Formats: sequence, structure tokens, C-alpha cells
Amino acid sequence: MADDRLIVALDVSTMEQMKDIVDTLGDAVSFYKVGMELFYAAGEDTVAYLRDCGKSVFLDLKLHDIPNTVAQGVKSLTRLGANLITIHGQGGAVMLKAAADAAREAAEELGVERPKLLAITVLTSFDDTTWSGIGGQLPIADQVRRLALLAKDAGVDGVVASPLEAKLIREACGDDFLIVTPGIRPTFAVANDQKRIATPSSALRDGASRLVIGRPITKADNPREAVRMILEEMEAVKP
Ligand SMILES: O=C(O)c1cc(=O)[nH]c(=O)n1[C@@H]1O[C@H](COP(=O)(O)O)[C@@H](O)[C@H]1O
Repeated sequence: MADDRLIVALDVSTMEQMKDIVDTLGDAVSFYKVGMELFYAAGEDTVAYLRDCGKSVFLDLKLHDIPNTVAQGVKSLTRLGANLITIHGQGGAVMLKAAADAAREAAEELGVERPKLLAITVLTSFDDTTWSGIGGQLPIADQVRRLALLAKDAGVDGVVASPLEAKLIREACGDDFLIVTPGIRPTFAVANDQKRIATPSSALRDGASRLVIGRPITKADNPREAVRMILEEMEAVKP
């Protein structure tokens, strides 16, 4: 059976490819992520399709702009009925609060369930070298903690971070804060462009609420078997 702590990233560019993955994985997966590749190519029908299939949806468009633009963007996306939406923590306190207020107000106006907002901290593809290359001053872990606290204070529901930072975020932000971790690599998978990675069980043990996993499943020779192995590993760490 599905474990809704697992979110499979649908990083494909057509509805057909998306449907193929959803069909193949069947009841084993209940939560999917639609990111920019799929959304820009196939639009909001992707979200509607997943909802019609009874799946939960993480709409990952990483909004990052001035506060008013992000607030209006969040308002437009709230209409689609996704469960989770991403905005960039580096947009700062005013932008984060504007987004949180917009989600609440739009959901009330539309009479739909409020999407939970997640702030992106430091992308899992950064390591110390690429981080200092963009002028990052604090160590990555300190920057992640800082953005997590900023997001929490602004009324944002949680963050996206590497599993390597899950523990420090849990300690800093408490039990109710959502910690969603991509950069998950089961021992059978390769890292690809991910730098700050951990296994599913290690991420959960360190306090991750949900895991985002894409290529180790969708590019596997046998995606169903990849999911089975991941769920078995997750099962050992109870929610
Ligand atoms: O926001 C995200 O989901 C995200 C944030 C981050 O820091 N790192 C990261 O990999 N992601 C997303 O998580 C997914 C990871 O996919 P795989 O590397 O194929 O497992 C991709 O869709 C990324 O866009």
C-alpha cells in the first residue's frame, strides 16, 4: 500500500508520459509532484488529472519575485487545488508573509482547501563550492536554519531542504513544521546532479515529513520494483 510520506517527482514533459508513470505505479503511490518541466509543457490539466485519480499533488513552481507578484501568483495557483505549493525562502520575510496571507485569503474566497506553502531553502544541488560561488556567506546548514525560521515566523507551513538538514530544522522549528526533502538516494540509485543526499530511512529518522524522489523511480528499469524497495525501507521508520 501507498505511504503518503513518499512523493514521486513527475519530471517529464507530456501528459502521456505522466499518465504512464501514474498507471505503472498504481496504488503504490498516492502523492505526486508536478514541477516546472511538466507544468510549463502541459499546464494545469496535469493537476486536474492527478486529482481525478485521487492523488495528492505537490505543485512545485518555486515562486520568487516581489511580494505582490508572488502573492497574486499563489492566489492563481490556489484555484488548482494542489496540496503543496513552493515559494523561495530567499524572497524574504515580506514576500513569505504575503504568500501565506494570499493562500489563506484565496482559499476562503474560493471555498477550497488551503494549499500548504513550502519555502525552498538551499537547493539540494548546491555543495560548498557552488554555494560560495554565488556569494553564500554562512555555511549551508546555517543558511537553511535561518530561512526555515524566517518561513515559520512568516506563517509558511514548512520548507524544502536537503535530508542532511532535516534534523537541525526539526530542532529549530518544532514538530508541526513540514520538512520535505528531495535529494533522496536509495543505495541502489546514482546521485545525478544532487549533492546533499541521504537515503530514505536516514531522512525520515532525521525528521523529514515527506520525501521527494524522482529519477531513482521514474528512470529505473523497473519503477514498480524501485517503489517497492523504497516503501520497504520507509516502513522501518514509523511516522
Ligand atoms: O523543490 C523541490 O522539489 C526541489 C528542491 C531541491 O532543493 N532539490 C530538488 O531536487 N527539488 C526537486 O526534487 C526533485 C528531485 O528529483 P530527483 O533528483 O530525480 O530525485 C526534482 O523535481 C527537483 O526539482
